Amino acid sequence: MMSRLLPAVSGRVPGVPPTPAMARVVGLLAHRWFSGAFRGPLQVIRCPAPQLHVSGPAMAASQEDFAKAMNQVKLLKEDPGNEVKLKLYALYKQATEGPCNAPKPGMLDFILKAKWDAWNALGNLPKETARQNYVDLVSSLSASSCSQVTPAADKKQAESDSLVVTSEDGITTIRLNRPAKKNALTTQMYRDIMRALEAASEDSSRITVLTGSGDYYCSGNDLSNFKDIPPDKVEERAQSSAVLLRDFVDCFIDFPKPLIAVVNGPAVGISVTLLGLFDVVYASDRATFHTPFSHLGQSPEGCSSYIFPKMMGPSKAAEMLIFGKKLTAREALAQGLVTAVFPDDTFQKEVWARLKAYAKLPPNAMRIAKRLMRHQEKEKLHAVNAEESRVLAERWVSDECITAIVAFLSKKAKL
Ligand SMILES: CCCCC/C=C/C(=O)SCCNC(=O)CCNC(=O)[C@H](O)C(C)(C)COP(=O)(O)OP(=O)(O)OC[C@H]1O[C@@H](n2cnc3c(N)ncnc32)[C@H](O)[C@@H]1OP(=O)(O)O
Repeated sequence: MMSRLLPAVSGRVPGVPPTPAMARVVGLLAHRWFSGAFRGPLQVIRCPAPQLHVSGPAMAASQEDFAKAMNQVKLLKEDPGNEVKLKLYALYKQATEGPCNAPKPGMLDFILKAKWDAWNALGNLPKETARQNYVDLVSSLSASSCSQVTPAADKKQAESDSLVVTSEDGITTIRLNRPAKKNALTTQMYRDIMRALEAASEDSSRITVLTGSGDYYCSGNDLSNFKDIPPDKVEERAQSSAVLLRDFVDCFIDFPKPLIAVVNGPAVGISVTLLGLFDVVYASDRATFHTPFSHLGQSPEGCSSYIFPKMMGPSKAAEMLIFGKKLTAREALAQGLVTAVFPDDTFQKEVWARLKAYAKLPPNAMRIAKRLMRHQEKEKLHAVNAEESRVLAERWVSDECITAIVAFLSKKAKL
């Protein structure tokens, strides 16, 4: 595709070498055009992606993604070059107006002709596919543009008491950091993780890791989140928590880069269910995987009610999600929930060596592979997440749940 566009940019007739004079004129005009001196429809050109030839509405980006991509183009740190700008222009026109029906400009009108050729070359490419390709191209440009940030500026992105976010060697690491509370997730931590994921999706890192500090990976939702709610606010709090949960899980569903869980120890509740939305899960042989939802009068979340039965079969999923069976790391590996298990004493060394090597791979190729693997299911996952969140809001105000939480908070019960 790139080479098919080259003649359009140079103003050449394919197969006929340009004369030096023609090349000079084209170069000058192209410079004016692309440097903004040209006032015309190109001013609205926004970056796109190489033609991926992934077609059909199933791959279509939303209007919102498209609008975001148009804004992203303005933030590019590097000029993407004329060839790419032509692609962006063509895809923008195709996405917004459909196939090129404009009259062909004259041979000497080099710039208009280059633009026309680029647009016309898209033929009958559906608007939705053009939109998706535009979004992909912008995303690939943003990634490579971002990766030129200086390492020093890139090293540390955020730090708070309960969440530590660092970025190094192409890896953004989001570390749960409440070891004294087994890394239980407070309401603030859900919000901070969402923010960290959003930042990681746009920073220069190539892969993103979630892990825990201390002996636990995470003990799930902090049950103190349910403390001190005035009786007349219980329903309202359940509804707002359901919205938080839905938004939180949506961030994982939509996360565009490879996402890796480094499960350093036991995992409970939502920290287990979310694993189905990670691309790779590495576990220490000390890790366990526990989803005691029925014990707590609650119900599964994190899209596990859909992903787990598909992943491990309905009856193994039922043992976990209905009966709260705790899996060892090896059992979780056998069920496909975990990618690989490492001895605890070499866990960190082996995992990080592997991740550092992965983080050297071309970022766009990794993102595209992830999108291709995940895209078909996205809509379904959002629907599952919305339904699970709605049902949980009902469970949180049920007698079964309130009794279980009171028992834990009054230290009468533990898992
Ligand atoms: C808005 C989004 C909602 C998302 C919905 C999510 C649902 C879930 O995640 S359900 C799962 C909820 N998690 C639990 O039920 C776990 C509760 N914790 C325990 O059962 C135990 O603490 C343990 C098995 C995880 C660890 O036991 P142990 O090794 O004996 O350690 P301690 O119990 O002494 O824990 C140390 C310290 O940490 C506190 N803590 C641990 N987990 C939680 C938690 N999930 N919520 C609140 N607090 C937790 C524990 O109470 C101890 O505190 P101190 O007594 O003050 O030292």
